[in-house]
Amino acid sequence: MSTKQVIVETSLSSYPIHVGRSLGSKLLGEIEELMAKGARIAAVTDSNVRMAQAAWFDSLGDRVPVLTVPAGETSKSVSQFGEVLDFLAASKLDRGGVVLAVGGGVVGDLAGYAAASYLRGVRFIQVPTTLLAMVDSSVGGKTGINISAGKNLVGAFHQPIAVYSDIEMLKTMPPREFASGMAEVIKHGMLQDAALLDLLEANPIVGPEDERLESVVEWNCKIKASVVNADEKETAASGGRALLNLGHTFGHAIENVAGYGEYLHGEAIGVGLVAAALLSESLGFIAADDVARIRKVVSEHNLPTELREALPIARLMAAMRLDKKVKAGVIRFVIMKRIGQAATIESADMALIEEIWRQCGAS
Ligand SMILES: NC(=O)c1ccc[n+]([C@@H]2O[C@H](COP(=O)([O-])OP(=O)(O)OC[C@H]3O[C@@H](n4cnc5c(N)ncnc54)[C@H](O)[C@@H]3O)[C@@H](O)[C@H]2O)c1
Ligand SMILES: O=C(O)C(=O)C[C@@H](O)[C@H](O)[C@H](O)COP(=O)(O)O
Ligand SMILES: [Zn+2]
Repeated sequence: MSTKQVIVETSLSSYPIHVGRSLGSKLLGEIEELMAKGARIAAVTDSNVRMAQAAWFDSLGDRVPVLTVPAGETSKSVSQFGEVLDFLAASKLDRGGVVLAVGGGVVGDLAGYAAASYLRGVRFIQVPTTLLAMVDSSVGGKTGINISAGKNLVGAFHQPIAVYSDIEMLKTMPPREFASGMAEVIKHGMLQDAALLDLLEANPIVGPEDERLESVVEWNCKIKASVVNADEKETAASGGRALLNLGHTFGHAIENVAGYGEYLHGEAIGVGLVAAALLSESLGFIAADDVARIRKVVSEHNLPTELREALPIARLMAAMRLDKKVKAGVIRFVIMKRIGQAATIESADMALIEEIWRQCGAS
């Protein structure tokens, strides 16, 4: 069985992303090698993944303690973060220890942030089990949790030592969660690769049985790795890693104002991508036809293109002001100069942003 490999190279580290099918024994091999060198290993997962991957967890035996957190966005919290840290201490991880994050973006962000913080940083391996985590969150080292003021407002950049993306795992994914992952794939096409968007437009990817998934995951990892390799910590004065935030200034505000978990991350980003397209059109970069095209691709991947129920514009605007891209009080937005080429803009007319919220169903 062939395994594809994408290498992420940052200033301080380089690590492989293994993409393939039935990678369980390859991962077990790496765990055994680490343990043979004296590393203690502790795994963090969530309740759904623990059940869906019961056989693989059983194969770990008693050698690897496992913490199972409740499934869902609300686990990216300060209190759950504390529980993971207590678990790592109880598992007697020392500075040579390794944390395994086995799950979707929630587990990856939470366990990754615990690995970044515990003993001021221990190694971790990402084992993404959702489409979203395979194409996006397991790559690039952003880790963190939410606070009531905003999404991902607390966290650290901490790169994993390896990523294992086993496409077989996607077979148990609920359709709504699968669609949520496709939002980040659409985003990658919009921001950097028009050919990817063409492919999605011609033939949408709507379920885990799609045979193109292995190559699409690899393709997306390459897109994300290329952006991260150039600007790991999002410090570029313009463009750079911030481009991966296309649709997110809007999307994160929706997640926060609606209440974490009400919209899946990808659902909020679906609306956010349409909003970013509308903003790009209003600023004269793309045409109305391009916006219609984005709307169609988002909708054909079973994602919302507008809010399910009106949310208050004032609260959405307030949430946006806490976005991490804000500089000197000014919200920076990511727009498309054309499909496949994104850019950051240094300021935007707030009346225009309010109007875009209105067009997305806010009031
Ligand atoms: N760090 C980053 O760069 C980055 C990038 C994108 C998104 N994110 C974050 O990722 C999170 C969303 O990640 P997500 O969409 O993976 O959500 P998630 O982790 O909540 O997983 C989605 C659901 O699917 C279940 N699940 C996971 N794997 C499964 C499987 N193989 N079979 C059946 N069910 C399974 C989970 O239990 C959960 O209920 C958000 O918090 C978002 O902010 C982070
Ligand atoms: O990796 C990145 O950089 C991204 O922006 C990817 C996003 O899809 C992801 O949702 C990320 O967590 C957002 O980061 P944030 O810094 O805006 O919280
Ligand atoms: Zn995202």
